[in-house]
Amino acid sequence: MAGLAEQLEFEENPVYEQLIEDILRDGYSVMDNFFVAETVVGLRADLLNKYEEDQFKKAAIGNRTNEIIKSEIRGDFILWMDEAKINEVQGQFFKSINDFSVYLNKTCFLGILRKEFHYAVYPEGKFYKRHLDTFQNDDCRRLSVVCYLNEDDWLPEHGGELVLYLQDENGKEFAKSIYPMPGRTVIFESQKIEHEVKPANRQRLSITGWLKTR
Ligand SMILES: O=C(O)CCC(=O)C(=O)O
Ligand SMILES: [Fe+2]
Repeated sequence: MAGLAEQLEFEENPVYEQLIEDILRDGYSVMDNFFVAETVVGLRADLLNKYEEDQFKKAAIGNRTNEIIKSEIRGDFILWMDEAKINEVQGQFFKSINDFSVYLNKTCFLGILRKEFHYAVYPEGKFYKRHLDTFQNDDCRRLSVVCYLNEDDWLPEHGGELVLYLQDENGKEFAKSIYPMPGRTVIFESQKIEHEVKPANRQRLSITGWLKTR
């Protein structure tokens, strides 16, 4: 029978190790190579297809059974993904997410058992005011994951930055802006980091989700 140590065997992955180190130190990590470029391009095409087919709906606040639409808080449109009915490119996406979750469980004992993801489109000028992801009455959310699917000619001056509200060593708050460059992936602690999405001067595309316990 395999010993306990063997059950925890894994091959060290430098990208995941960097992510974990960042999250333990700062509560967040920004990666430009978490998903391969082909997956990002495929997801963008899939998102735009489904958006054109009118499959998105206005995002609400509150949990999934108690939804209220408040445009003064968030103005994006979303489409939840169903892992049971995914296509090829969504499959590539979930394979990376699942690999990473297994790695986290083996190396950090995070106990990630569930996940949920949606595509998001922020039309020009739309935003999401400062919030904590657990305010959606979901305290099982451990890590928030956002991957930007913007067009390749996206520039920082197009706006749409994600602003994380962090604390320095003296407990003083400071803001960290992260620009939604295509393929960039941001992972942060859902229960700790308040954040907001600033308006962009063109349509802003992403895939967002949560790795959850229990
Ligand atoms: O798109 C982003 O940068 C963050 C989105 C977000 O905060 C959310 O959907 O809860
Ligand atoms: Fe959020």
